[in-house]
Amino acid sequence: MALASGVRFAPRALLRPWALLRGTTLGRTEPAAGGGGDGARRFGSQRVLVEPDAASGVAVMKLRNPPVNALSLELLTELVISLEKLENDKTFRGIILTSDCPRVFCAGLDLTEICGRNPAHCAEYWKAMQELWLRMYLSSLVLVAAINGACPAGGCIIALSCDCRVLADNPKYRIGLNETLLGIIAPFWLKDTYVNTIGHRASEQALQLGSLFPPAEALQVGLVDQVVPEDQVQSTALSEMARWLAVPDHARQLTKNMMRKATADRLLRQRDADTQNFVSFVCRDSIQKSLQAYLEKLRQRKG
Ligand SMILES: CCCCCCCCCCC/C=C/C(=O)SCCNC(=O)CCNC(=O)[C@H](O)C(C)(C)COP(=O)(O)OP(=O)(O)OC[C@H]1O[C@@H](n2cnc3c(N)ncnc32)[C@H](O)[C@@H]1OP(=O)(O)O
Repeated sequence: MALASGVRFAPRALLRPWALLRGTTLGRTEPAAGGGGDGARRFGSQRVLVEPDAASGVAVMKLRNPPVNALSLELLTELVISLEKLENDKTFRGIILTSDCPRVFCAGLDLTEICGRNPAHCAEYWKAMQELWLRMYLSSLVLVAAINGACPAGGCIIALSCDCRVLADNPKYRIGLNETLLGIIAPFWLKDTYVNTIGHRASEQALQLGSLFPPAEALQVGLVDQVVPEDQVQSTALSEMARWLAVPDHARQLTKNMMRKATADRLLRQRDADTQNFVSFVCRDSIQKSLQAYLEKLRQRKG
């Protein structure tokens, strides 16, 4: 991912993503409803819809993995590929990330990817999670999260990897890292991302308590930058984007890199160990039991 200056952000580490896209439609381009010219053409994949606007240099990227945009291996992979595609296209300077699923921005890790799965699968899954975080956190593009639904755990991490967050003002749309309530632990790089955003003391409290913040509290603690009525989330995200794009790219990109590189490097240095920790932790019988119980609770809650 070369910057105009020649500085490189995240190394191309993972990636065999194409191999994961069995049966998906990534790369398909189709006219947007009512659209005409190039700027109105959309592309994407089964789970990530991209609506590019060439004139403004901004693409809207919509997560659409119903019912709750759980981060399945396929969704992670498709997100990385869509992001890479936009980054490699010089037309684009910014992405607005939002959800196509009603009431949920992203439910976090797809627990079915780590419940009852073998260690090799869990490792592959976690590497894909690391890869998406690295790519987003160090993206040369401006990323604005238009959070139009609940945003727990991994969903919060996706939002925190963006440069700016706009949250819809609905008490049901809570955001935070609630891992401890599931009996699991946010790894150091998620913790670092939290600390970088809301500071040490607030993170210490929120991480241990597994706090999910309603909009007003999320704003107060600094987890989000704006809370607006639901029907103004997209327009506010666009206004925020304009503010960020008013800054010359090279200066903004180098500053972003300066602010975030040390955090990303920490994971890059320990990526294999982090994967091993994750796998040995989630594959423990006790953790499998509590994840299973949590999933069961979610399923029963429905009826
Ligand atoms: C020292 C070692 C260090 C190693 C550390 C290892 C630990 C790693 C930690 C990694 C960090 C990230 C963790 C996560 O992201 S864990 C996931 C946490 N997510 C949640 O807790 C959210 C759970 N979901 C909800 O609260 C609600 O679903 C939500 C508010 C998002 C939406 O509510 P709604 O009422 O609209 O929808 P339902 O609850 O009815 O759900 C619909 C169906 O979706 C299923 N579902 C929901 N969430 C998930 C999920 N995360 N994964 C898989 N499936 C999910 C739910 O069961 C329903 O399914 P059915 O239709 O089959 O009933």
